[in-house]
Amino acid sequence: MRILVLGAGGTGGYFGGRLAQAGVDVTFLVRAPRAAQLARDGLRIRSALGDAQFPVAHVTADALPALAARDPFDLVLLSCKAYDLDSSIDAIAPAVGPSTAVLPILNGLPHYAALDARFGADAVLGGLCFISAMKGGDGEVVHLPSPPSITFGERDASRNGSARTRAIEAVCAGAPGFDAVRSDTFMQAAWNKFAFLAALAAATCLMRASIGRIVATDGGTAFLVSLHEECLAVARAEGQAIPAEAAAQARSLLTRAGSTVTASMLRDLESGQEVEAAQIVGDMRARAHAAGLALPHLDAAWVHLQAYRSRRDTPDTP
Ligand SMILES: NC(=O)C1=CN([C@@H]2O[C@H](COP(=O)(O)OP(=O)(O)OC[C@H]3O[C@@H](n4cnc5c(N)ncnc54)[C@H](OP(=O)(O)O)[C@@H]3O)[C@@H](O)[C@H]2O)C=CC1
Ligand SMILES: CC(C)(CO)C(=O)C(=O)O
Repeated sequence: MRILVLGAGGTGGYFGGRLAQAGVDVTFLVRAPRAAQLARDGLRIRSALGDAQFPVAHVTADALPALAARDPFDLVLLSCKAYDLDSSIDAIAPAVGPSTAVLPILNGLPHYAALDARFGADAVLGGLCFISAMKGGDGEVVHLPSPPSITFGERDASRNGSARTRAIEAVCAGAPGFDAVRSDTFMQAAWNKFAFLAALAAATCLMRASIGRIVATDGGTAFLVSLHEECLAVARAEGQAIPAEAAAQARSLLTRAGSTVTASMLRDLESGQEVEAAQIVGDMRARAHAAGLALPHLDAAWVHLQAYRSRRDTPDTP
């Protein structure tokens, strides 16, 4: 299987790197500064599951059409941030031929509409990942303690067990450092993660603190439980009720004393970067309002994230 990975950041660098390490035919589609880093240092991964540094194939958007025409790609793994989706779709387009599958691993749900519109729904698989990872300033991909996994599947259940999802399962099975789960109920898996993540991102960004620190406050656990309940109510209203077992597991992670877990959105916010607020917390809140649900905790988090973005875009003058 020939794979193009858009982005060699936290997720793309980690999962694409682990596949390349296993000898899978992986090419990274990157922008010029990242291309220079990869040419100079190779891909560097720092992880408790095994450090690695090795040369990787990479290409920039200008050279992609010729490369894809010469040697087409079977799979495009899309690992950009949601706010880079439009430029990323333009960048991968020359590599998406009639039998190429696109596997996004972004957080949130709105990217599916944009991908379907550009490539056709049949080309686009469902994908999500669990990991805590980031690209350091020197280009190193740093995996923070957390079990990495990718879940993928057909979004149209009538295509379950397709040759392409079985082929992805087979290539991932040989790669070190992550689990790969082929799901026959992908949209349920996507909602399970969305409901958990929206609560996690809303809480940890609003409080600028890990789960453990929030739990340790007077009222912290009740706040987290209410926020999670709000997200579960939206899932029910959307006809995607979170099964009891998944809800209980999420609740346990969201209320665990001493937990150092935060959302990747908090890391982005604290480093002054753009955040995927609209696509996660904003989208959850918009769905709630469309369903006539009142979600005061999510509303507060959304206002907070908009205020962050406003100050970031237009800093206060002294
Ligand atoms: N990091 C984490 O722990 C987790 C992240 N996620 C989700 O995964 C998704 C990706 O996040 P993450 O990997 O952290 O993001 P990063 O910012 O670390 O990596 C994204 C990469 O995409 C590249 N990129 C963006 N636009 C283009 C383009 N047009 N052409 C080429 N490259 C491009 C960026 O390149 P450049 O370096 O040039 O800017 C960047 O390196 C997000 O939706 C996030 O929410 C999900 C679970 C955990
Ligand atoms: C759920 C979690 C925390 C880990 O994958 C995540 O998706 C994120 O931090 O963005």
